Amino acid sequence: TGSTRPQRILRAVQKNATRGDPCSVVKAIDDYCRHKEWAMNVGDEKGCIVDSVVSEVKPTAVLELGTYCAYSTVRIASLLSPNAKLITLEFNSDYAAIAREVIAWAGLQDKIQLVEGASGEWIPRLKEEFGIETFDLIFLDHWKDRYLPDTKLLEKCGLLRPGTVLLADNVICPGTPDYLDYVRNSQQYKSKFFKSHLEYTQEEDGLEKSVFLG
Ligand SMILES: O=C(NCCCOCn1ccc2cnccc21)c1cc(-c2ccc(F)cc2)cc(O)c1O
Ligand SMILES: [Mg+2]
Repeated sequence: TGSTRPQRILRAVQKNATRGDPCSVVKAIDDYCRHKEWAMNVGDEKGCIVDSVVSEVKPTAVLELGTYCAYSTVRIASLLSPNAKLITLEFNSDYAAIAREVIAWAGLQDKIQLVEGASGEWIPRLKEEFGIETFDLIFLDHWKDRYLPDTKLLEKCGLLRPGTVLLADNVICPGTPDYLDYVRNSQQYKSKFFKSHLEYTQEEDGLEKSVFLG
């Protein structure tokens, strides 16, 4: 049996990136997925928008929903301050295993906590299991039909504070219409759309940045 796409992405990182150099890991994945085979990383174009939001928010507590091969995990964590932490949640254990190797290659294992499981099960446990009060930044990049229910669950669990930023990938492609409708029409959020393209393609996509107002 052949290798999987995540395994081939990890191999490209180990071949082309320098251990302990997160930027070279990000570049190795982008080069592979642009020139060899597409994969659902946030990618370089939308990645620059993610970078600018992270740099503006300067978060010390970050939650990522959807790790995949840890491309955005590494990209975000590389911008965090020394005491900041990122928790990333991945449902698929094969993806999680590859992600751990990519995170280790980048040398970011001390900043990143990878949790395997479903958002609906884990969000209610984050405060107790990880001593989290509230998150400063949440990156939504998991099942598109879970963005809205999980946002409501995060509210219910008291994991948002006035000023918490939700940054959502793929709000155009594949699309998250119910989530967009909610954050754009709720009095509890100030929302802004960043037009971009689906990773490594010319297809329309974008990120939605929504500030929780409390
Ligand atoms: O599907 C996508 N991502 C989600 C993966 C599963 O996530 C499952 N998952 C991860 C944690 C987690 C926690 N709880 C439940 C489910 C949980 C995704 C898909 C596309 C895409 C765009 C066009 C296409 F033609 C085909 C695919 C692009 C993206 O950027 C994406 O992010
Ligand atoms: Mg995505």
